[in-house]
Amino acid sequence: MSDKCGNCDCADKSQKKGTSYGVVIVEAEKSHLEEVAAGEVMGGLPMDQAFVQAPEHRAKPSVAEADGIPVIDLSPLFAADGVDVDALAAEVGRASQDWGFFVVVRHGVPEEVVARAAEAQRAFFALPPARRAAVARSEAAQMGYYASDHTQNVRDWKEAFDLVPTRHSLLPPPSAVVLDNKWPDDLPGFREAMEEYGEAVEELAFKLLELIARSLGLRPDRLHGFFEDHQTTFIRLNHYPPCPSPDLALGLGHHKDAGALTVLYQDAVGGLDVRRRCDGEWVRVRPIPQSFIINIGDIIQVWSNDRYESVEHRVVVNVEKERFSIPFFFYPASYTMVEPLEEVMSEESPARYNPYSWGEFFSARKNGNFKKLDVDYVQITHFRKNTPVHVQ
Ligand SMILES: O=C(O)CCC(=O)C(=O)O
Ligand SMILES: [Fe+2]
Repeated sequence: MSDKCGNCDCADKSQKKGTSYGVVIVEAEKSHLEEVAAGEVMGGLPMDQAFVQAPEHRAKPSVAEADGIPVIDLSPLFAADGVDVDALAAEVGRASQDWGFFVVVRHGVPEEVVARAAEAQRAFFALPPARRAAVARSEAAQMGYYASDHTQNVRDWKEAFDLVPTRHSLLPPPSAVVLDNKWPDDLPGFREAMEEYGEAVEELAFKLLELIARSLGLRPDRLHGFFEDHQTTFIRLNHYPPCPSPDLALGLGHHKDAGALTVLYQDAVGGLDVRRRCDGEWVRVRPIPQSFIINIGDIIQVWSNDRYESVEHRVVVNVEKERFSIPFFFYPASYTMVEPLEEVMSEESPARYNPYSWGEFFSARKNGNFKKLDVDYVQITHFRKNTPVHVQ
């Protein structure tokens, strides 16, 4: 039997063409999500079992809106001299410590740049399945379209398109992962909108990095060097179609982001839940027009030696509305060794992590995307001091 998926050229053997596990059936007029939503493929079950979350992970019908998530106005960064950037950095530091999440407004990314990217995103997901499948990602070339992601081994109710914003990267040997873009044919303005968006958001990401460095008492440009060459940053266009059973499935299962920072655009629908640090409750991030949601990723958790924590989050879907979001995953160069920064350690606070190679971590995660794993994939907890290291 071929070790390829039955629907595209990924290696997910669980995908059998034409069954309820089908993902993108090239000749079909509907995607699998559309078929499941239409109740066409489940043999009378309320939901394709691949999407069903364990009871403890399912969304409750109502969830508190997280009023407490800090909203930070970044306009002091663009003001004339004399403005107290340290006060702003302190605000970012408090938010990073207390929540691991915050919202930024007046952030300097032009409204029309975001609008053009959001419009191009909608146009892409409105293409017929065959045209989306024409730019499907594969194990060897991992940018492009897919509708078969699993988080914690349960299938997510979403489809997505990944692209690198400004450059093409090749992860170092032994990995053969190429981060090279696939652009859909005949979708005028798509590529331009994404490149323009990537450039503008990268500028914001560098400013945030600077504020985080300041908040840790470091030189403002202390972290820049990690992102100068061979950055592995990528952008993901997420589309969460309406779901017939939002009580059973999630748009995206609970997880933490592995990179340094995530800069997230979400539309007005809402559905992002964050695990509140003070009590472990899931709380919804209210959509605010012209804002970005920022979260601390695992790498900053390690660099800061646990002063800041990467926090769990998930996406809840709903029966009526589709939802769109665009995370920008700010990732360092593949050759970065991630370890607690010397300046944040002291005798009382020695290193809590062993160094790990970002390139290897990233490849292991990316390859894990193509398999339904029996074990948890690589995580920073594997590098905690006095715990065994599991990177392949
Ligand atoms: O869609 C969202 O709001 C969040 C997406 C997310 O957390 C991710 O892609 O890692
Ligand atoms: Fe995430």
